[in-house]
Amino acid sequence: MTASRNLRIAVLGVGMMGADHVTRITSTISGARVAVVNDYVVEKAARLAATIPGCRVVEDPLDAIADPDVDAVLLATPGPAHEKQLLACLEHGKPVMCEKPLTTDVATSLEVVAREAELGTKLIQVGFMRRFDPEYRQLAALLHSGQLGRPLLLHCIHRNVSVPPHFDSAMIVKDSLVHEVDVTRFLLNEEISSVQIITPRPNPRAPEGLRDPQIALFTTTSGMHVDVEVFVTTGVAYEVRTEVVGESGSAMIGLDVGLIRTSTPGIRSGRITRTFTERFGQAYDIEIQRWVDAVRSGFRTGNYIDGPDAWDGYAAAAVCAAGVESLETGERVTVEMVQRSSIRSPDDR
Ligand SMILES: NC(=O)c1ccc[n+]([C@@H]2O[C@H](COP(=O)([O-])OP(=O)(O)OC[C@H]3O[C@@H](n4cnc5c(N)ncnc54)[C@H](O)[C@@H]3O)[C@@H](O)[C@H]2O)c1
Ligand SMILES: O[C@H]1[C@H](O)[C@@H](O)[C@H](O)[C@@H](O)[C@H]1O
Repeated sequence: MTASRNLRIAVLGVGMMGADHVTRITSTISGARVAVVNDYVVEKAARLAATIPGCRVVEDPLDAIADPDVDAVLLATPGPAHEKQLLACLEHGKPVMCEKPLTTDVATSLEVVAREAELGTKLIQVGFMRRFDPEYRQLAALLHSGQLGRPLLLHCIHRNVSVPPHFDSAMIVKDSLVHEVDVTRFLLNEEISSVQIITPRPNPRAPEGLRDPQIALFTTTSGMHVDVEVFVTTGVAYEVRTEVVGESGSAMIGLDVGLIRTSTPGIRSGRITRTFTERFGQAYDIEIQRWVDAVRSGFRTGNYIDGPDAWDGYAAAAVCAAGVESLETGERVTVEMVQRSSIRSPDDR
């Protein structure tokens, strides 16, 4: 493509997240347009395409990826569809923004990482949007400036109002806890070496059999401790809080919207977001704008991403796999990962 033309994006999967990204690209993002939409439910894609000038439906996702009039792909299909669609993007040399998770298991994530490395060009960015959230960036900047001293502890809270009916206990790890895995790696700049998940008495409002809430404990390679509460059926609000405790101070994000307890008089209360699209709307905007800018300049520079890469997706999958194992036994499980240096591009050989 030429530098002056808008990036032509194919959005695959136009459910909740994909439709939100289509609106974002069409109304907020500069330098790009949605040229193609695709969905397993064709009528859904057709209804959306009809609202966007110059947008077509392509019925087969692999045809949408291969389409010569598509410059880049945004994958917002469910996790199990990602592997095949990512490999197709690599085969056709198409830059791709893949909503988390990269894939739903470690082996396929590693295969994607290895295939991309064989190309010698990074084409895959993973949608860990919190890295673009202004509050998280502020926390990271403070921590990395050394003003908190060396970090010792990280405390995280991740609460959702509700989850779709198909959500099971392992999905709480792979779809929800995965964000805290990435935040931990992003803030602390090191890998997670072991995971333990314990499950207290379940919330009576949770669907039968759903082990919710869950408490995850991570240990990092340098011996730091991270604890996470994931609670996805609160029925109340979308609450994401992170606190870093360092040797010379601590800092917390996620509180500026106030605590909510509207039913009890006399308790401090305030506005709080109900959904992730509300809480992280700005993060998604920044994430997609920076990706579009990176891809457009990438056709000149060969660098098509500006954010978490396929390795970050693989590392998260490895931690989540250990988490799912721990969910079964309650024991601490060591995270099994290959060395990053073992992933070699043709230039390294
Ligand atoms: N970053 C975030 O905060 C965030 C938030 C929500 C969802 N997500 C991720 O976004 C992705 C989509 O989630 P969602 O909540 O929008 O799901 P969704 O179920 O609302 O939408 C998925 C859409 O993909 C379609 N689809 C299913 N299989 C397909 C296939 N093989 N090819 C093409 N289309 C297919 C479905 O018909 C549906 O319209 C998931 O990977 C999810 O983890 C990320
Ligand atoms: O897919 C969603 C999304 O990733 C949200 O950011 C997270 O809070 C939810 O728990 C998860 O189900």
